[in-house]
Parts: sequence; structure tokens; C-alpha cells
Amino acid sequence: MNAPELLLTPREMRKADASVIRSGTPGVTLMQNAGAAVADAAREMVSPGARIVVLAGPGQNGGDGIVAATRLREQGYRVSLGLLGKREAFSGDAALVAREWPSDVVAVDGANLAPAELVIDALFGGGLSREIEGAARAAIDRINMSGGPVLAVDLPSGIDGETGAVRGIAVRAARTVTFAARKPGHYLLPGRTFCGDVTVADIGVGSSDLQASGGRTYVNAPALWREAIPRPGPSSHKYERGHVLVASGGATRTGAARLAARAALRIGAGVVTVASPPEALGVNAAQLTAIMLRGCDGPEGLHAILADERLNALVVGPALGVTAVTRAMVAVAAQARRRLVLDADALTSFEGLASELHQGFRSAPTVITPHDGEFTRLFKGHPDILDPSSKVERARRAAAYLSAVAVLKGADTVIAAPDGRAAINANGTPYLGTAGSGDVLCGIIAGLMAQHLPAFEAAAAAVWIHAEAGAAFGAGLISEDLPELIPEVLQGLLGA
Ligand SMILES: NC(=O)C1=CN([C@@H]2O[C@H](COP(=O)(O)OP(=O)(O)OC[C@H]3O[C@@H](n4cnc5c(N)ncnc54)[C@H](O)[C@@H]3O)[C@@H](O)[C@H]2O)[C@H](O)CC1
Ligand SMILES: [K+]
Repeated sequence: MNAPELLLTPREMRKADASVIRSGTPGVTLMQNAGAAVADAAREMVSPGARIVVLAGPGQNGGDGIVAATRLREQGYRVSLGLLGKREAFSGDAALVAREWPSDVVAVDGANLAPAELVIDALFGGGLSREIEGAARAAIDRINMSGGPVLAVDLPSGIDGETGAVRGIAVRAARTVTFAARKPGHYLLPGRTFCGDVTVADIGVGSSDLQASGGRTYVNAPALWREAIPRPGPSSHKYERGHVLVASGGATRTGAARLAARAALRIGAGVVTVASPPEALGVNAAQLTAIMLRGCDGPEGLHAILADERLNALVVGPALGVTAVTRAMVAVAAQARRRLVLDADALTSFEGLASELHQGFRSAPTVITPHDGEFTRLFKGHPDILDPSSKVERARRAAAYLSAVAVLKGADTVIAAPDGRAAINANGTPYLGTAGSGDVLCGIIAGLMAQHLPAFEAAAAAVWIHAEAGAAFGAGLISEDLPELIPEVLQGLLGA
């Protein structure tokens, strides 16, 4: 089975590099390997002997670019090298390789991009540390205006490798060659949209060096959780596959709960029940078949229903209303030692009140599924959670604060666990941005938790399955379609 793909921030990458160097490989060998991989990629993008412009910045990213330039020149390409700084100003390994460049250099602003078949962008990589201005900014502007293909070294210059942010301006690349491991900035938005195709070159950083980096951020893909997805055995009983309870809103707000319930059933929960306010029983009853229905009059009603020990996973939030009653429902659900998914109104009802969900809030597995707006409202007054520029870090801090898995939704959904693991989702589709889509997602999470998946694996698997279903359908998708698309995705995963 494939191992989960670890993503390293530039800081973690430096630790991995240091580990390789400690074991005896000189840093310049890593740089030679990196530059050679860039040259290999360049050759795939141009015709033999083509004109190539390499623009190199002042750090080690520039060093990789100079190695690539040297290789390509040796291989018969007409290469010109533009430098952001002075040739003598390089330090470290870049200074060593800069001495080997056998020809002239020009300043970046003197490099003529027009006749080039390819521009190689080696201005900045993992060491980008501030907004881009002046000559570097003008160079990036010219690269983007040139209209030709760009091959980025490690990261498109201007993209922050940790956060995916554009630091003032960024190169739009057709292809990016990165080294040893992808970086979060290749997946997080907007960075992802600047990278083009991203390939990872092996430059001699081993898996033990990657581990030495301390990185705990992964690409959200089946390798991370496939083994945990349950397969019913020949003698399994429906209650062994869990019993999900979904709290419904009032008479005019019942659809969200039914979407979540249907998704929980489709993902394999043995039994699913909608807990409905008395006035909404009629409308719910008219539209439920395999899903069971029980009357539930507010927090006391929920408390009474939870006497049934077989109910092992709860969904609280969708369309419940932003009220003190919803807060009371959450309190009852939180006190019950059941797996719990909190979404939408359950989170917004705690606007600025996250501290009520802190410290001993839960001992049973819990998942929260806010989008950005809900996240900001919930953690109002918590700059330590809201301020980090990395979405991964924000989700991680929220997870640690609440002792719950945090699913921070968006086109680059991040799933983070209280123990520090995090995953960035990459199979999303814009078609998922449709009313009720989030309700389906929390039903899938609860359905997987009911089947005993740990909260992090359940949330990560659910996000991926939900996106895969949406992408399979494409244009015209509505949320009612999503639960019906789950079987095909599940069968693809389980091979049955
Ligand atoms: N295993 C690997 O991944 C290897 C990676 N290599 C390459 O090294 C770079 C990282 O090198 P580093 O010197 O740390 O950083 P940069 O080259 O990205 O830039 C640092 C350089 O730029 C200056 N600077 C930073 N931000 C700005 C700005 N906004 N404006 C102007 N100047 C800026 C800073 O002061 C430094 O001078 C990595 O990406 C790989 O490409 C190794 O070659 C091999 C192993
Ligand atoms: K670059």
C-alpha cells in the first residue's frame, strides 16, 4: 500500500536537509541533484537546442537555477542567466555552483525573455521571507507578461511554501519541480493555482530524513485512511455498524438533517434516526423511508432519546437555528459520551463563546466542520487561533484548543487533529459549493465514526469521499445527488 504523502514546510525541509548533511552528504550534492532534476524537466518542455532564460535569485534557490543553467548549456541549449544580485554575492552552496557557470551573466532587468522558449524561475523558493518589491517584483511581472511557459524551481517565486499565500506578486508557472517532498503551499490556495503540474524530484533526502523534519501534515488521500474504512463481515449485525442520530430543525428547516441522515446511511452506518421537533414530525415522516424518525422536544427531548445506548454518533447543528436552545442542545450532546459532529448553527450559536467548548468539553471523539466564516465567528477573541497565516496552523490550533478534530472547509479543506496531525484536501471541485453540501459532509463523517473510525480518519475520509462524489457528477450537481454517489466512490475504495 502507498504510504501517506508527507508535506514539509520550508522550515521542516531545512531540518530534513540538515539530517542528510549530518549523515555525510554535502549540501552542494543536494543542490547539484536539484539542478539536474530541473534541467531534466526543462528538456521535456522545449525543442533541442532551444533558447532558455534562467532567472536566479540571491539564495540557494538561485543556486539550483544556476546548476540547471550549467547543465542545459552543456547539453547544447542556448541558455542565458539573469541574476537578481551580484555574482560575487552568493553564499554557501550557491556560491560554489555560481563559480562553475562558464559564461556571462546579466542583471534580471536586462534579461531578454522574448526569444526564449522557456523561462526557468529560480528567484525565490523556501527562503522567501517578506513581500516582493523593486527589481524582483518587476522581474516577476515581466515573466508573467512574457506569455511563454515557465518552469518554477521548488516553488513559483512569490508563493509562500508554508501558507500558499502570494507575497505581493507570484510567478505563474506551467510546471514546478520541487525536491524531496511537496510543500503545503503547493496545495493551499492561492498557491496551488500558480504551480502548474508539480513533480517531486528525488535529490537524496531519505525517508528517515523526512521523518527527522518533524512534519505531520499530509495530503488527504486514501493512503491516509483507507485501511480504516470498515467492511461488514458475513455475520455483522446492523447495530455493529453503528446508529447515527441527526437533530432536525423546525418545520420549515428539515432538509439539512435528512441530507446528513441519508449520507450517514449511504456511507454504511447500520441505522440512522432523525430526531425531529414535534411540529416537524409530519414533514419529516413524509420524506423518510429507511431512516427512522423520533420526536425530540428540545434539549430535554434529546437527553431522553440518548438513554438508548445504541445511539453511538450524533450530528448536531445543521439548520437548528442560531439560538440559546441550540447551545443547550450542544451541551446535552457534549455531555453524552457519544461520537459527535458539530456543524453550522451549532458553531455559530457559540459566536465568541469558544471558551465554553474548551477544557474538558469532550472526552468522546468530536469533529467540528466550520467554513471560514463560522470559524472566525466561533473563535472571535482568540487571535492565537485566528491569526496564523497558515490555514493548517489555524485548524491545528483550533483542534488543540477544543480537543476535537477541526475540518476547516473551503476549496482547500484542512483537517487537523488535536495531536498535531493535519491533512490538506486536494480533490475538491467547485461544484461542491452548493446548498446542503456541508450537511452531507457531516453525515458522512458521523456515519464513519459510528462504524468506529477514529475522528481524524473519519473526517479526512469523509472530506475526500464527498469531494470525489461531487467531482464524479460535475456540472448540475445538487446536494441530494451526493449521498447517491457515495456507493460508487466506496466501491472504488474497497474494490468491491
Ligand atoms: N532539499 C531541498 O529542498 C533543497 C533545496 N535547495 C534549494 O534551496 C532553496 C531555499 O534556499 P534559501 O537560500 O533558504 O532561500 P531562497 O533561495 O528561497 O531565498 C533566500 C534569499 O532571498 C532573500 N529574500 C527572501 N525574501 C525576499 C524578498 N521578498 N525579496 C527579496 N529578497 C528576498 C533572502 O534574504 C535570501 O537572500 C529551496 O527553495 C531549494 O530551491 C537546495 O539547493 C538543495 C536542497
Ligand atoms: K522559484
